[in-house]
Amino acid sequence: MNVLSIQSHVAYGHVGNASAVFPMQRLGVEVWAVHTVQFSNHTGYGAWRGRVFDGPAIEELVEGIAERGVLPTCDGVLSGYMGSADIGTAILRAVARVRAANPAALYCCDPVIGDVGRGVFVRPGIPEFMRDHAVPAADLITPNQFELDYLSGIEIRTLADAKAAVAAVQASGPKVVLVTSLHTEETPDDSIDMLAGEGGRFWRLRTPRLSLSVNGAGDATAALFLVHYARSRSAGEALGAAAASVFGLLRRTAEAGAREILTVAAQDEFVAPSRTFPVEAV
Ligand SMILES: Nc1ncnc2c1ncn2[C@@H]1O[C@H](COP(=O)(O)OP(=O)(O)O)[C@@H](O)[C@H]1O
Ligand SMILES: Cc1ncc(COP(=O)(O)O)c(C=O)c1O
Ligand SMILES: [Mg+2]
Repeated sequence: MNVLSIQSHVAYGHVGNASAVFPMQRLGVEVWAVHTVQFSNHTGYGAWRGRVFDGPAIEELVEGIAERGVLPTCDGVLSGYMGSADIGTAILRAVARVRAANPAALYCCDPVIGDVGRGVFVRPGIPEFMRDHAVPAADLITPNQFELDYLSGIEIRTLADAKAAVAAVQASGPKVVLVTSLHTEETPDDSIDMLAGEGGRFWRLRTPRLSLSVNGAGDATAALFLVHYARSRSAGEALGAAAASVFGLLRRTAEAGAREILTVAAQDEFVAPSRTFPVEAV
């Protein structure tokens, strides 16, 4: 399996491609990594250095890959943190080129906009670009609860609200939705839910809430979900596999008290998660 992964990169730590690429490789996937930004570290530190690339820079790399004649062998495109709307347009052009070469390829868009604690952390114009262009073009999306609220225009309080919000975004295009870090009125305080929706069916998975707050977990989640979905063609199965790996990764990170997720030290969790959780039809 070959995945074109177009997202941010950091030199130090693990968000964006620095979180997503290695788990996919560990699962035997060839990853063609194109970086939308190259920063010293993730923006959660409040300070960072580095550059945001631009649309032409992304298109140039995709053109070079196309010149190798390999686009027909591309099974999926994964996008995340975009940097600018101009980069977003280049990503959607790449998706169109891949689909023209391989109509079966899947586009998984992680609509990185913000989260509940921090609010919006991307540049102006990106939230609208995600909602109006990227999400409608995707086959799979992996918003967190904050992002799903924004994309659907529904303020999610209950599981029923979450299902309605998933259905609302599905109506705009994506067949499969994975909601991460979901906390509804039905979620116990010591727990965290994920909800997957496909074809009018929904699956929920609940794990303990770990006492840590890290960046990059969502990027690894989207990558793992895409790979497992591409292999199983089942949102429920992909949910179970991705969530177990991410939980194992974060449990190890919490135990170590690390500021960055332990993508390398906890790599066995991507292949053989130490703990699995029931996937419940809801
Ligand atoms: N404190 C936590 N305890 C347990 N699992 C967590 C925790 N934080 C994140 N996760 C897991 O990682 C997944 C993705 O992280 P999330 O924070 O939702 O992504 P993002 O960084 O995109 O907002 C969540 O759905 C959850 O399964
Ligand atoms: C450069 C960059 N990419 C991606 C992300 C997304 O990380 P997360 O998986 O926590 O949403 C962040 C968040 O801080 C970031 O700074
Ligand atoms: Mg995210």
